[in-house]
Amino acid sequence: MLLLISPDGVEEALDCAKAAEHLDIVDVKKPDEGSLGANFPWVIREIRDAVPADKPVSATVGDVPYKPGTVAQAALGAAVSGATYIKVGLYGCTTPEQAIDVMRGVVRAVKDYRADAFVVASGYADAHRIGCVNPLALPDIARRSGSDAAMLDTAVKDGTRLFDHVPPDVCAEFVRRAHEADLLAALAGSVKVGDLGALTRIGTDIVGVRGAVCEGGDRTTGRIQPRLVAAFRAEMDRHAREYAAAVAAAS
Ligand SMILES: O=C[C@H](O)COP(=O)(O)O
Repeated sequence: MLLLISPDGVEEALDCAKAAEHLDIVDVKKPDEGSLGANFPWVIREIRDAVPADKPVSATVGDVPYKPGTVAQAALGAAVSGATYIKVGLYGCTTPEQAIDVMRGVVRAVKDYRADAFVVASGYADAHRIGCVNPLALPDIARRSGSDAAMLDTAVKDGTRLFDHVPPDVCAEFVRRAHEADLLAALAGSVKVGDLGALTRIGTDIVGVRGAVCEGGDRTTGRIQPRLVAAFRAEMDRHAREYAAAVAAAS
């Protein structure tokens, strides 16, 4: 499982750089503009320069409206600024068809510019609270649009978590559908260390966190701490080892 960490700006990205050996992807966002709030192009560029070259930089394009042209242009902006993972939060899409429309535009805009860019179609575990597409529709939306990964995060950061809205057995179905479509499955949403066992067992490819590696567990007032990133990674590795041993023992 890959670890994606979301700093809110250049200073926190420098803290991520200190913990670079423990994480896999640095994800630029602007949390005060929403769960997948987009940051400025120059911030993406500065963060790209600040983190080791072998760590991919991801950028969120925002909690986007159903405006395929606008979103495609914004996604290209993120790619031009140095992000190789482009994440789109399909906030304003109320049907799978709308979501596919948006993601097709993003895939074309980004991959015409950089063929090896990695496009992530993100829905929301708490979709019922905001009226957007159902979480289990995301793998098919990602597949039909030519995206590389399907993701879930939470839209409302009020302390409720991924598993409060989409329990582990439904997340397992999400991962199964993503893998069946040859996509990576990414899960986030106030994930805590205690969720890592379940996320490992269901085959999650990428786990995204912010709050869990911020001081006091607070994604808004706390700042990312390199020691918390290291501790989170250690727990991920422990679960991976234990799960591999259990699978080997059962076979
Ligand atoms: O992409 C991952 C998100 O930034 C997760 O943030 P969170 O763990 O605070 O919900």
